Amino acid sequence: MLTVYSEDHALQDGKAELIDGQLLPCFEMPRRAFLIRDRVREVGLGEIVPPEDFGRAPIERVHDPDFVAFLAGAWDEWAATGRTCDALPWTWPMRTLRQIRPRRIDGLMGYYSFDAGTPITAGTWRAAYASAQTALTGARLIATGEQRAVFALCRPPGHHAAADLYGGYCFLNNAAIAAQFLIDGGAERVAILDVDYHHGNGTQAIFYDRPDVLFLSLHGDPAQEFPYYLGWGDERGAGAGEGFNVNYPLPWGTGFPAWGEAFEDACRKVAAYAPDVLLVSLGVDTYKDDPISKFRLESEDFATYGARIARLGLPTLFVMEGGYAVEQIGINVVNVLTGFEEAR
Ligand SMILES: NCCCNCCCCCS
Ligand SMILES: [Zn+2]
Repeated sequence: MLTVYSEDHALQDGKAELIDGQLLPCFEMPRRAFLIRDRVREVGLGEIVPPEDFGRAPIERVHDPDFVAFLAGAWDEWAATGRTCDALPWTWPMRTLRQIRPRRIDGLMGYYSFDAGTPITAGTWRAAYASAQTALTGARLIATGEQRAVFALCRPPGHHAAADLYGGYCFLNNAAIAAQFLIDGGAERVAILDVDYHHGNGTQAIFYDRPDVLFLSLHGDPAQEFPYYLGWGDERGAGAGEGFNVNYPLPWGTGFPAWGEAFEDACRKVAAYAPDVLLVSLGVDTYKDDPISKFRLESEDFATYGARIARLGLPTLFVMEGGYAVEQIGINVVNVLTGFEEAR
């Protein structure tokens, strides 16, 4: 399996995120992608190629141009105020407040984000842009038929980012951008299967009223888990998209037996939808030792579900999302991919 990977991910190296009432070192760190890359090499998964550059247009097919312009210029606006530390929001337009776009960078960050865990740094825009190009390159390789399965080693992740919203360590929704690129290239149906521990609120929101992209997500129950405010079981899509959004909220402590049952149901729904391409938002924070997550998958479970994905027999693009048990991340990610390869 070919891997698409950009060294530019390392330009996103936040110093701190607000978590548990403190500013702590970022869990979403460059070492994550380095260890995944190293493991890809170690097992000989296949060639590793840099992304092509598709420009901003495919990004703006998913994200609002004003939001993209904000992300591209945010660090410069922050630095122009004389601050050198990472840029974090600290106030948001919640209930009773109006959604009028402010001018001041501090107001803009709150306007466009939903958490204080996603620092904007000097390198954020270049890293996020390269991450989107990484997913687009994987999508192109699948669309042209050059590859049947590709691993887009994206960092920063994307599934929490919506059309004009960043957060959850995500700025641009790599999987959504890739899905839209495939649709624009002639695909009639694309399925996105989000196996990250956290609900892909951004991906859901982007495609919620559309039947041409089926979104399915297994994740920590929003009653007890980030992102809290989306991901409930009754969210089934809206308008023409009714029935094309499937959430599987699962309780803290969920292990592979229960997780696998939901996963099997999701796979059957994907098969019934018969997409031209399957995208997998591959987060491995479902792992039992993940520091910020509460499921209990073992490393071998990742190989098991990778094989199940292969048995769908679909052109498949794996898009890297979360996973914060850093020392084990390479093993767990590549287990999915080798499990897939061995079952093809
Ligand atoms: N106390 C846990 C805070 C988690 N903060 C955001 C997590 C984003 C995961 C992206 S896959
Ligand atoms: Zn996650």
